[in-house]
Amino acid sequence: MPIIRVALDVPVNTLFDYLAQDVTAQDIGVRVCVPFGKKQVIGVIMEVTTHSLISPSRLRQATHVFQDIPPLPASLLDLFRFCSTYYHHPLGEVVMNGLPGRLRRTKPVAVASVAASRYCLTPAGHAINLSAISARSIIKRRLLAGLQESGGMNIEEVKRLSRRAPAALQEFITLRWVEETLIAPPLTADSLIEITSPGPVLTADQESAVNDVAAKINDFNTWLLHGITGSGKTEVYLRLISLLLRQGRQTLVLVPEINLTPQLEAIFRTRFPAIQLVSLHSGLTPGERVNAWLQAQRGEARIILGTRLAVFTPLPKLGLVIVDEEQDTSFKQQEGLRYSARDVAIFRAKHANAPVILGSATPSLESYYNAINGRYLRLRLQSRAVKNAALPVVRCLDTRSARTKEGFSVPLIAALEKCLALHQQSLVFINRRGYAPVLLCKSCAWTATCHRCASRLVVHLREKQLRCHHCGHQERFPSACPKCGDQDIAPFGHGTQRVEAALAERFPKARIVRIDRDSMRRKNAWQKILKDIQERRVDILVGTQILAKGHDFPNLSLVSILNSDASLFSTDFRAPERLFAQLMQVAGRAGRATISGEVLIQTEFPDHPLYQALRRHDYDALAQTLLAERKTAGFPPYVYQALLRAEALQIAAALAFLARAAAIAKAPEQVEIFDPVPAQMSRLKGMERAHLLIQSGSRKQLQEFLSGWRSKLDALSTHKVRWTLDVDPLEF
Ligand SMILES: Nc1ncnc2c1ncn2[C@@H]1O[C@H](COP(=O)(O)OP(=O)(O)OP(=O)(O)O)[C@@H](O)[C@H]1O
Ligand SMILES: [Zn+2]
Repeated sequence: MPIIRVALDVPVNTLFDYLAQDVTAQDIGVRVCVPFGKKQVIGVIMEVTTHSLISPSRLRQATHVFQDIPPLPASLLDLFRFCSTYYHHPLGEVVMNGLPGRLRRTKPVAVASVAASRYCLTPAGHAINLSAISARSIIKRRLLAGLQESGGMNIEEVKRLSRRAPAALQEFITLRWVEETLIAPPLTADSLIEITSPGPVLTADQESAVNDVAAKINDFNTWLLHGITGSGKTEVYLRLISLLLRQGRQTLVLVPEINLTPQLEAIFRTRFPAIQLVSLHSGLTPGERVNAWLQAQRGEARIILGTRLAVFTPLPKLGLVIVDEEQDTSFKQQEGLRYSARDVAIFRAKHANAPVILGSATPSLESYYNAINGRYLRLRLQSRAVKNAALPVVRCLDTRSARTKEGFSVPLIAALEKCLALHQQSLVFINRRGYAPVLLCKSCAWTATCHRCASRLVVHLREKQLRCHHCGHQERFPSACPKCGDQDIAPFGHGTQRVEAALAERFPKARIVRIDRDSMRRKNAWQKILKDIQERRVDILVGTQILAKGHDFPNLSLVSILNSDASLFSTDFRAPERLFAQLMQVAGRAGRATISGEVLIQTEFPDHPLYQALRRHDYDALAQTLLAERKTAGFPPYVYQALLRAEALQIAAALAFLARAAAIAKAPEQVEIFDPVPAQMSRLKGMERAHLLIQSGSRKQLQEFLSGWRSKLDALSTHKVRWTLDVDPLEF
């Protein structure tokens, strides 16, 4: 009987052997149910063979081989293998965590029920009052409420309400309360071309970028599309995608934030109305997700738009990969398999022999370095795309000399006032949510800290709470200082809520909207706000970096930046790069259309090179300076790094483990191992954290060393210590 080698979601880097009847090499990539200990678990067949190191008498039999969907394609299995090798992470975990939740259950997916239709209330349905339905018809009530709240459901979602909800749905359809709309039907390759609506005339920069890539559209190259904010990078993507559509191929588009997907999705859908586009992000229901994934696997979905996890979508006709805002740190997963979706995307493109485009106004220094040394091909867009739109004027407001009131200097208030008078929109950027970052006792200097993390609790005044932004811990706002009993405790510093309150007081008539993770929690909150901004029902936006990225607000003329100085002097060597990117991004929201823009930065360090470069919109100057510093200090991109992270209840245990790990390392000369140190965030969720930095000038040497070391680490006893390897770490 054939033997199958199965990837299982267990933290050991090995495949598991089972006997399976009638299985052939054709079944590689198929899901199987197998006994594991006393349980039945799901796995994926990675190999089919005839011999095993385990004696035949001890081999167990696979319980079930699924035939519900086609096998995972070999290219996806190769991608999983690459990630397992490069990130030194158990293959089974890589494979299983790369699959949608529905494919990880020990039962088949109901492909027949895969939602192709959406059910929405008709005007008649909307007019029905819940109370009009008998209180005993619980299911009908629930369904109606569900349809009202969601604005539309697919059959999966209906079923989740109740087993009998589909019957109620049928009844509603008969009553004409509900109508069914088909989600775009599949198309044949030839019918695609004519359906794209035309775009604007390209700018000269856009045209040459499109032509350069188009000339090599069927070859692997990594292109860095370095275009200033508002230069029309999206249009370049659209033109290239349309080329690929004509070849009947698929494009994978990765974006950093789930918030960005609806906007981009709308742009793509308008341009390619008849094309199957699926969008993959954490906001989908499990049914929607597996459905989108299967459409991609069948090659029906031609454009796959998604956040980092989408990099693991099966794409049989992959022809182009786009990573928008490639510098964004959200492409890096910070737990489990710590992969960088951008880097994995490059591997994918290479494997598919397809071009990959990394787009940004402020590329990561790694990508920039690769572009200047010729490993990547650089495309530049140097002017704004909309006719007569220019980059905003950037000025620093020196807060050493000017007094501020509730965080605002007099000139800034005046600028906001002027904007309001002109009926233009302004944006106040402060990258800290909550009311104030610190709660301070004025008599004994006590500050509120999280008992689980090495962090301060943030004041959320409206909710009368203190919250930890690292672990989510919440507690009541104390009435007196717990240390000295004094009642004179007060919020210190500013967050978005406080800025919003101050503005509301200063400009009582202005329509102010706060945009941060707290205000965005409700479903569809973002779409509603975007609409309000676009339709000019908002005067002042107050927000964190959620606002900074990629959005196009044509009526926005003033951007002001508060409290960015702290990041100038961070211990993290990547902090200046990130701050600069963030400020360039947020500054880039101003003056994108015909009205001109202005950016005001309140700072005590107006002469700092970072602000100087920002004033001149000079990314290259700053990048060169930072690269020179990195070279001297021996930091990436001049070296390659990995971290061995350890956490334990006692810091001593974590450090001791790391010391033992270092002792067995036997690193070659070209690989340097540093001493174990506590992490920058030394305590998180009740665990003490430390790490060991390993670095080398050669990626190959580092990788070879890590492979050997990883198996020795597996053999170390790790009493009460949890450890992981982080290759190309971004956080320390
Ligand atoms: N060739 C063109 N002619 C006229 N308008 C254009 C052209 N190309 C793009 N635009 C418009 O320019 C604006 C900015 O484009 P887009 O949002 O793609 O910029 P971007 O390069 O992605 O900027 P950012 O980095 O700030 O996100 C959009 O409103 C877009 O419709
Ligand atoms: Zn905490």
